[in-house]
Amino acid sequence: MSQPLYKRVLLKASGEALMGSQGFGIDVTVADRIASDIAEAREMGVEVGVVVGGGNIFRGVAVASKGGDRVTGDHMGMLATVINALALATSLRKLNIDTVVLSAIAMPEICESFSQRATLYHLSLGRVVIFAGGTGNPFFTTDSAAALRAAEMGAEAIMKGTQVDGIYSADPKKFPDAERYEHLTHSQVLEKGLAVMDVAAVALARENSIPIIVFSIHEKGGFAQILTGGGRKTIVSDN
Ligand SMILES: Nc1ncnc2c1ncn2[C@@H]1O[C@H](COP(=O)(O)OP(=O)(O)O)[C@@H](O)[C@H]1O
Ligand SMILES: O=c1ccn([C@@H]2O[C@H](COP(=O)(O)OP(=O)(O)O)[C@@H](O)[C@H]2O)c(=O)[nH]1
Repeated sequence: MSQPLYKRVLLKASGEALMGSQGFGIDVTVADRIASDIAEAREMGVEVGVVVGGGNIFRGVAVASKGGDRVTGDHMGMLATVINALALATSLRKLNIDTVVLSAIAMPEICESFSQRATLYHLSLGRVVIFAGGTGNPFFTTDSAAALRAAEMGAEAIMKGTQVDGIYSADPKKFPDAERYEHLTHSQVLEKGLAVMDVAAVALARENSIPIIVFSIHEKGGFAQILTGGGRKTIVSDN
């Protein structure tokens, strides 16, 4: 097995990816596959924190666009991420991967609450830590939560596992001729307005000098490949 380039990483797992071809909710086979990719990383000795999205169930902007209250919509979106976190934890435990869910919104009957101290403790015991509830605040996204938790856990990189295999000159779903970048700086992502991750997330990663690697979460074994320096991806870093 190739040697990993990182000791500790934060995986941002797209909520939308979890629905598979269903169009809504959680496809357990997809959750199981993402869990097996995380298990591979653990087998390589990489410490893994995971932020899960919620877009497969709910996005706050959907409420606001129909004249509803954005904050309530965002609360619903954050609860959606908790549902996804529990599903992914279940898939990981089926593989005997010790996993804990830490939520930004206290719900002690369901899972532990987030704290940096709890995070470092569970990581030191070799557990996968799944961060649920985003940042705990409306008007943010789980990409921002990923940048925040990566800084708090001392991650060497944010691995954004998403629908596309990197950052392109334009949204590749709308512009099939768009070209994929191999490498960009955080500032270039912001200056060029490349919308694969929101501005707050990229700015926070830049501030803390945390590289971001964008890759496709749909590829089985893709996460392990990225961790060992292979695979199709875009690397966003300071230099
Ligand atoms: N320049 C770009 N390069 C790559 N993807 C882009 C770009 N602009 C927009 N996108 C879109 O961003 C999406 C990923 O962002 P997002 O919807 O936040 O995903 P996630 O569910 O992983 O958080 C991709 O599916 C892609 O269609
Ligand atoms: O810190 C956060 C993270 C998420 N959300 C809400 O939760 C939804 C789901 O998260 P996201 O859209 O980031 O999920 P993904 O795109 O990864 O599926 C968002 O649309 C927001 O409504 C929020 O309010 N604050």
